[in-house]
Amino acid sequence: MNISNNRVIDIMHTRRSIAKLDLPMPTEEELNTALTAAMTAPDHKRLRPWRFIVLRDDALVDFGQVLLRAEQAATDGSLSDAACQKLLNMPLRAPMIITLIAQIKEHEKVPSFEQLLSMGAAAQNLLLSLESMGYRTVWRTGKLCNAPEVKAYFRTADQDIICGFVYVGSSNIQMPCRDVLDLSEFVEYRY
Ligand SMILES: Cc1cc2nc3c(=O)[nH]c(=O)nc-3n(C[C@H](O)[C@H](O)[C@H](O)COP(=O)(O)O)c2cc1C
Repeated sequence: MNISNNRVIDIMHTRRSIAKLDLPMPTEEELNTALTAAMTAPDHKRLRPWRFIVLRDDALVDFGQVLLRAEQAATDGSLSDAACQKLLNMPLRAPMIITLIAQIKEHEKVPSFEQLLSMGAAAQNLLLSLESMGYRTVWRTGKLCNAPEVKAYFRTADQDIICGFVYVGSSNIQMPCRDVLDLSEFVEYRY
Protein backbone atom coordinates (compact mmCIF):
# COMPACT_ATOMS: atom_id res chain seq x y z
CA MET A 1 0.00 0.00 0.00
CA ASN A 2 1.32 3.46 -0.90
CA ILE A 3 1.03 5.64 2.19
CA SER A 4 2.92 8.61 0.81
CA ASN A 5 0.85 10.94 -1.38
CA ASN A 6 -2.29 9.95 0.49
CA ARG A 7 -4.57 12.99 0.25
CA VAL A 8 -6.75 12.08 3.21
CA ILE A 9 -3.77 11.64 5.51
CA ASP A 10 -2.13 14.80 4.17
CA ILE A 11 -5.26 16.82 4.97
CA MET A 12 -5.38 15.40 8.49
CA HIS A 13 -1.77 16.38 9.07
CA THR A 14 -1.96 19.85 7.58
CA ARG A 15 -5.37 20.97 8.90
CA ARG A 16 -4.94 23.76 11.42
CA SER A 17 -7.56 25.80 13.22
CA ILE A 18 -7.73 29.46 12.22
CA ALA A 19 -9.18 32.02 14.63
CA LYS A 20 -10.33 34.71 12.16
CA LEU A 21 -11.98 33.67 8.93
CA ASP A 22 -13.26 35.65 5.97
CA LEU A 23 -15.23 35.12 2.79
CA PRO A 24 -15.49 33.07 0.67
CA MET A 25 -17.51 30.52 2.56
CA PRO A 26 -18.75 27.19 1.19
CA THR A 27 -21.47 27.23 -1.44
CA GLU A 28 -24.69 25.38 -0.69
CA GLU A 29 -23.52 22.45 -2.80
CA GLU A 30 -20.14 22.28 -1.06
CA LEU A 31 -21.78 22.53 2.34
CA ASN A 32 -24.23 19.75 1.51
CA THR A 33 -21.31 17.56 0.41
CA ALA A 34 -19.39 18.27 3.62
CA LEU A 35 -22.45 17.63 5.82
CA THR A 36 -23.21 14.40 3.99
CA ALA A 37 -19.60 13.31 4.57
CA ALA A 38 -19.93 14.31 8.23
CA MET A 39 -22.87 11.95 8.57
CA THR A 40 -20.86 8.93 7.44
CA ALA A 41 -19.50 8.93 11.01
CA PRO A 42 -19.67 5.67 12.94
CA ASP A 43 -23.16 5.49 14.43
CA HIS A 44 -24.25 2.61 16.67
CA LYS A 45 -27.72 1.34 15.69
CA ARG A 46 -28.01 4.13 13.14
CA LEU A 47 -29.57 6.51 15.60
CA ARG A 48 -28.27 9.47 13.60
CA PRO A 49 -27.84 11.57 16.72
CA TRP A 50 -26.72 14.61 14.75
CA ARG A 51 -28.23 17.98 14.14
CA PHE A 52 -26.46 20.81 12.37
CA ILE A 53 -27.70 24.38 12.38
CA VAL A 54 -25.96 26.64 9.88
CA LEU A 55 -25.76 30.35 10.75
CA ARG A 56 -24.81 33.09 8.33
CA ASP A 57 -25.61 36.72 7.58
CA ASP A 58 -28.17 38.13 10.05
CA ALA A 59 -28.27 34.88 12.02
CA LEU A 60 -24.67 35.56 13.15
CA VAL A 61 -25.79 38.92 14.54
CA ASP A 62 -28.77 37.27 16.25
CA PHE A 63 -26.49 34.65 17.77
CA GLY A 64 -24.25 37.36 19.24
CA GLN A 65 -27.31 38.80 20.96
CA VAL A 66 -28.17 35.37 22.32
CA LEU A 67 -24.65 35.03 23.74
CA LEU A 68 -24.96 38.45 25.33
CA ARG A 69 -28.31 37.56 26.94
CA ALA A 70 -26.84 34.27 28.19
CA GLU A 71 -23.85 36.02 29.76
CA GLN A 72 -26.07 38.72 31.28
CA ALA A 73 -28.23 36.01 32.86
CA ALA A 74 -25.12 34.26 34.22
CA THR A 75 -23.65 37.47 35.68
CA ASP A 76 -26.79 39.33 36.83
CA GLY A 77 -26.33 41.81 34.00
CA SER A 78 -23.18 43.41 35.41
CA LEU A 79 -21.16 43.55 32.18
CA SER A 80 -18.96 46.36 30.92
CA ASP A 81 -19.62 47.84 27.48
CA ALA A 82 -16.41 46.23 26.24
CA ALA A 83 -17.50 42.83 27.52
CA CYS A 84 -20.91 43.24 25.81
CA GLN A 85 -19.27 44.20 22.52
CA LYS A 86 -16.89 41.26 22.72
CA LEU A 87 -19.81 38.84 23.05
CA LEU A 88 -21.74 40.46 20.19
CA ASN A 89 -18.65 40.19 17.97
CA MET A 90 -17.86 36.58 18.76
CA PRO A 91 -19.98 35.01 16.00
CA LEU A 92 -18.65 37.55 13.51
CA ARG A 93 -15.22 35.91 13.49
CA ALA A 94 -16.29 33.87 10.43
CA PRO A 95 -18.90 34.22 7.69
CA MET A 96 -20.49 30.89 8.62
CA ILE A 97 -20.98 28.89 11.80
CA ILE A 98 -22.18 25.30 11.86
CA THR A 99 -23.68 24.44 15.23
CA LEU A 100 -23.12 20.84 16.30
CA ILE A 101 -25.89 19.31 18.35
CA ALA A 102 -25.82 15.77 19.68
CA GLN A 103 -29.47 14.85 19.64
CA ILE A 104 -29.42 12.19 22.32
CA LYS A 105 -31.96 9.39 21.96
CA GLU A 106 -33.09 6.81 24.48
CA HIS A 107 -31.82 3.38 23.43
CA GLU A 108 -31.24 0.30 25.54
CA LYS A 109 -27.99 -0.57 23.72
CA VAL A 110 -26.62 2.87 22.88
CA PRO A 111 -25.79 5.03 25.87
CA SER A 112 -25.58 8.77 25.50
CA PHE A 113 -21.76 8.79 25.54
CA GLU A 114 -21.71 6.76 22.31
CA GLN A 115 -24.03 9.23 20.64
CA LEU A 116 -21.84 12.08 21.81
CA LEU A 117 -18.76 10.37 20.36
CA SER A 118 -20.62 9.86 17.09
CA MET A 119 -21.24 13.62 16.94
CA GLY A 120 -17.53 14.17 17.62
CA ALA A 121 -16.61 11.85 14.75
CA ALA A 122 -19.08 13.67 12.49
CA ALA A 123 -17.50 16.97 13.51
CA GLN A 124 -14.03 15.81 12.53
CA ASN A 125 -15.37 14.51 9.20
CA LEU A 126 -16.89 17.95 8.68
CA LEU A 127 -13.61 19.77 9.43
CA LEU A 128 -11.64 17.53 7.10
CA SER A 129 -14.20 17.72 4.29
CA LEU A 130 -14.24 21.51 4.40
CA GLU A 131 -10.45 21.64 4.58
CA SER A 132 -10.28 19.38 1.50
CA MET A 133 -12.34 21.99 -0.38
CA GLY A 134 -9.89 24.75 0.55
CA TYR A 135 -11.87 26.24 3.46
CA ARG A 136 -10.50 26.77 6.94
CA THR A 137 -12.25 26.13 10.22
CA VAL A 138 -12.10 26.25 13.98
CA TRP A 139 -14.23 24.21 16.37
CA ARG A 140 -15.19 26.24 19.41
CA THR A 141 -17.37 25.74 22.44
CA GLY A 142 -16.96 28.43 25.11
CA LYS A 143 -18.57 28.54 28.54
CA LEU A 144 -21.97 29.60 27.17
CA CYS A 145 -22.19 26.68 24.75
CA ASN A 146 -24.95 24.91 26.69
CA ALA A 147 -26.35 27.91 28.56
CA PRO A 148 -30.17 27.81 28.79
CA GLU A 149 -30.55 30.83 26.47
CA VAL A 150 -28.33 29.17 23.84
CA LYS A 151 -30.17 25.85 24.08
CA ALA A 152 -33.48 27.68 23.75
CA TYR A 153 -32.27 29.57 20.65
CA PHE A 154 -31.34 26.28 18.97
CA ARG A 155 -34.52 24.62 20.26
CA THR A 156 -32.69 21.67 21.73
CA ALA A 157 -34.28 19.12 24.02
CA ASP A 158 -33.06 18.95 27.63
CA GLN A 159 -30.98 15.82 26.99
CA ASP A 160 -29.36 17.20 23.84
CA ILE A 161 -25.82 18.50 24.04
CA ILE A 162 -24.46 21.36 22.00
CA CYS A 163 -21.01 20.05 21.07
CA GLY A 164 -19.77 23.35 19.74
CA PHE A 165 -19.64 25.63 16.77
CA VAL A 166 -17.57 25.07 13.66
CA TYR A 167 -16.55 28.48 12.38
CA VAL A 168 -15.99 28.26 8.60
CA GLY A 169 -14.46 30.55 6.02
CA SER A 170 -11.22 31.31 4.26
CA SER A 171 -7.79 32.54 5.26
CA ASN A 172 -4.35 32.78 3.72
CA ILE A 173 -2.62 32.42 7.07
CA GLN A 174 0.08 29.77 7.00
CA MET A 175 0.23 27.96 10.31
CA PRO A 176 3.38 26.20 11.50
CA CYS A 177 3.60 22.44 11.06
CA ARG A 178 2.50 20.34 13.98
CA ASP A 179 4.98 19.06 16.52
CA VAL A 180 6.07 15.52 15.82
CA LEU A 181 4.70 13.35 18.58
CA ASP A 182 6.51 10.54 20.27
CA LEU A 183 4.03 7.73 19.64
CA SER A 184 5.32 5.70 22.56
CA GLU A 185 3.80 8.28 24.93
CA PHE A 186 0.33 7.52 23.62
CA VAL A 187 0.41 4.05 22.08
CA GLU A 188 1.16 0.69 23.59
CA TYR A 189 1.47 -2.58 21.70
CA ARG A 190 0.71 -5.96 23.20
CA TYR A 191 1.36 -9.26 21.48
C1 LIG B 1 -15.02 20.14 21.65
C2 LIG B 1 -13.97 21.17 21.41
C3 LIG B 1 -14.17 22.47 21.85
C4 LIG B 1 -13.22 23.46 21.64
N1 LIG B 1 -13.47 24.73 22.07
C5 LIG B 1 -12.57 25.70 21.83
C6 LIG B 1 -12.84 27.04 22.21
O1 LIG B 1 -13.89 27.36 22.75
N2 LIG B 1 -11.91 27.98 21.94
C7 LIG B 1 -10.72 27.65 21.33
O2 LIG B 1 -9.90 28.54 21.11
N3 LIG B 1 -10.46 26.39 20.95
C8 LIG B 1 -11.34 25.41 21.18
N4 LIG B 1 -11.07 24.13 20.80
C9 LIG B 1 -9.76 23.80 20.20
C10 LIG B 1 -9.65 24.19 18.74
O3 LIG B 1 -10.75 23.70 17.99
C11 LIG B 1 -8.36 23.60 18.12
O4 LIG B 1 -8.45 22.22 18.04
C12 LIG B 1 -7.13 23.96 18.90
O5 LIG B 1 -6.98 25.36 18.92
C13 LIG B 1 -5.87 23.34 18.29
O6 LIG B 1 -5.68 23.79 16.98
P1 LIG B 1 -5.50 22.76 15.78
O7 LIG B 1 -6.88 22.25 15.45
O8 LIG B 1 -4.86 23.57 14.70
O9 LIG B 1 -4.61 21.64 16.27
C14 LIG B 1 -12.01 23.12 20.97
C15 LIG B 1 -11.83 21.82 20.51
C16 LIG B 1 -12.78 20.86 20.73
C17 LIG B 1 -12.55 19.45 20.23
